[in-house]
Amino acid sequence: MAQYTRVSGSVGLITLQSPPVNALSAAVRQGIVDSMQRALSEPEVKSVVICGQNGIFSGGADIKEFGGQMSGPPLIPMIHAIEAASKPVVAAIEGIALGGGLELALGCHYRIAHSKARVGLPEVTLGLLPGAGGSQRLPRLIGVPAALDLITTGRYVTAAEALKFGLVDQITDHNTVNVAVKFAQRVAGQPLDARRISTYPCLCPPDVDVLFEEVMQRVRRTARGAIAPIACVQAVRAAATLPYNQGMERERELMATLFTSGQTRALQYFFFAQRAVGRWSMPSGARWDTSKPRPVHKAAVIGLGTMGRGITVALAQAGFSVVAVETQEKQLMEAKQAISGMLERGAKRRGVAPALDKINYGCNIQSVADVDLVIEAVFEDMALKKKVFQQLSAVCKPGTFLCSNTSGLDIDQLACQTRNPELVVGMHFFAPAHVMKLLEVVYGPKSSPLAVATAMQLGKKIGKVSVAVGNCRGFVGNRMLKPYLEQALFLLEEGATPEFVDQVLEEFGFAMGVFRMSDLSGLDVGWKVRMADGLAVPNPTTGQATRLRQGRRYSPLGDLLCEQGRFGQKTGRGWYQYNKPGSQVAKPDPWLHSFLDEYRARHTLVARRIDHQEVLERCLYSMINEGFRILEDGIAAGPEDIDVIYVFGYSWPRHRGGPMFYATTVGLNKVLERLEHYHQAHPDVPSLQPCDLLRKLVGSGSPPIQKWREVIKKVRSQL
Ligand SMILES: C/C=C(\C)C(=O)SCCNC(=O)CCNC(=O)[C@H](O)C(C)(C)COP(=O)(O)OP(=O)(O)OC[C@H]1O[C@@H](n2cnc3c(N)ncnc32)[C@H](O)[C@@H]1OP(=O)(O)O
Repeated sequence: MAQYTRVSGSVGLITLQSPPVNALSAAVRQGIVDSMQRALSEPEVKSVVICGQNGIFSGGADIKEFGGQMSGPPLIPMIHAIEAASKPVVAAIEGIALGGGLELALGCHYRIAHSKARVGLPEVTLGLLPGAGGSQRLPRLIGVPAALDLITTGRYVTAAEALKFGLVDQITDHNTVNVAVKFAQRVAGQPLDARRISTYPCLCPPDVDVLFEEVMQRVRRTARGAIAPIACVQAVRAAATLPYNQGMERERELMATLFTSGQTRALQYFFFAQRAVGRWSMPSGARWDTSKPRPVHKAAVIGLGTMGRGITVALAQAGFSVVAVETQEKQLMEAKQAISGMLERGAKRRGVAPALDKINYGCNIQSVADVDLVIEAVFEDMALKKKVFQQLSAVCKPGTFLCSNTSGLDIDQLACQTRNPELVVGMHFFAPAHVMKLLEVVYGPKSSPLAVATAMQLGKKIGKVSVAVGNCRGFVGNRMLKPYLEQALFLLEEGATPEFVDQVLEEFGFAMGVFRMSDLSGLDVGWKVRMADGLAVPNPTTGQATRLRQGRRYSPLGDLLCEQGRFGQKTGRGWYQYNKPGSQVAKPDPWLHSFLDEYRARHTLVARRIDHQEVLERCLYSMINEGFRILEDGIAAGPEDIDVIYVFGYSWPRHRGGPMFYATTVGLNKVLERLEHYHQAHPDVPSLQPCDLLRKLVGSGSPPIQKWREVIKKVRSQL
């Protein structure tokens, strides 16, 4: 709703009231319309101020209302009526003015912002465009190039930047509403014609066509199939080339297309999924709202390889004191230099001082004695990690949380090495750890809610999207990657090429196909794991047995490449060839094609034509199937956890919502039917056998994803 009061005798004050972010719900819109009518009809009122309660102007349209029956006054005519008002209307912007919130402010005749306020049009991130006149008013106010930047990226700007653009008229460090009221008194009675943005000509640079072409090309390149950024460019182009009313008509048409697209539904789901993962729970019943974290002031990182360096930078940049330990003197010096460089570059980008003094380096594990939390980031070797955990347990003060950055080893085994296994959790960062947003917080059977809450809060403080997951081989992300990689290899055996498989996955929206990604991560990483598991055996006997290991189909293709020293980008050869070791430009490799031909001939495999659909279905549905198993096993509490992990950690295209949401868009019955089909064709591939939970969901009528938790609860209670 909105509250109307009269202040200072002659100013009508409209306060938006819809906690927590004053979203423009039907009730708020109705409140604004009613309040404006009152303000315009009261002769004592000479001007109007619009503000939001609790120091927040507005977070924009109420996303919860999207997709439902539209009720209450629509936004566009409401904003038009404000702009057309005969008395000056001033927006008092505190906190945030985003999306429809900023569009409302653009309909006002003046905008006063607090110096700490941030404004932006993030609709593109929800698969939409600023469809309440924002795409037409913003370019008229701040010019086409700046408007294109804000609208196509959805980025927020500070009040200072907004002032520079001319987006706001004044900024203040004082009480914004008081300043706005005084301002409104001053401008009462002044002519308003020059204050109505919709009447402004659109400021275009002379080479505007070239600009639109360049922006469109960039947007198409980076959108990975998302349609909203393209529609945003088209809408701004309409502002630049058409009179206002026709531009609004174009905005409406483009919006109608976006609004009914699956992409906006996926992105809206993902918006709420990101928030849902913060409300974590454990199978024991422990939850985010009943488990208090303990403050962490000083942390330590053990092992300063690529991951340890990134973690150290992330902690120091967030203001934590860090003890960074590397036992080899030479490696320690190299790491120190690398970390300082990373901090300096990051600080330069953000215009702040580098946090070099936050880090103390040492080559002795004793130096972590007084820290509150340790993150172990040594090599992925269980024996080594166990030794480190034993040492940490002996050295650290009582109550220190001991965390491992393992990407999939058993957290419980590490916990067992310590005096206080309840203080042990996994903190699985993704490379580069100071850049990638994802953190898997892994609880073992002995981990306490206190340890999980503390790791989750630390993750938040260092800017990560943290997802709490259970302990199993590979946790959530890498466990689901296994069947995906496996299917990709089987497809090569059956006739596909790495470049074809990658092309299909990249067209789907992944930043990189599975083979390019493997080349980047290094093929030797998985090879070592498979050797430790007894799967990769050097020079096995030829024949059928090599493709059937531990009772299931196995492809040794990756192992054979590693045996040739082809580890991917770092060696200049892998699934692709590169100009030199370390180069990132992948080129198809004729050697690999001959190698695949010979391999197939050796195993009497006949290459067949594999189409796009089969690549997608086998790679993605096997991965999704594993996701259902993870839910069934209670490793992830809900589908949102899996989807957030895949979007932030594995470059799953956000506009497809994540693998579990994608399954709902395909139709759970279709996913089930295709898995059954492929499992029948490949009975020796267990990952293609449909999971019981998937069958149960289909059996209960494929409920919407928001209802899965109820079905999962029922399934688990029957176990
Ligand atoms: C056409 C389309 C038009 C005209 C639009 O306006 S589309 C909406 C454009 N606005 C946005 O995209 C802003 C979305 N919100 C945010 O970016 C952030 O929530 C925030 C910056 C406003 C606040 O961030 P923060 O302080 O970290 O808090 P949370 O993100 O956790 O949010 C708190 C709860 O508020 C809910 N919320 C936030 N914005 C909206 C909204 N626009 N509509 C409905 N609900 C919103 C959010 O979901 C949180 O609630 P819970 O999910 O935790 O219950």
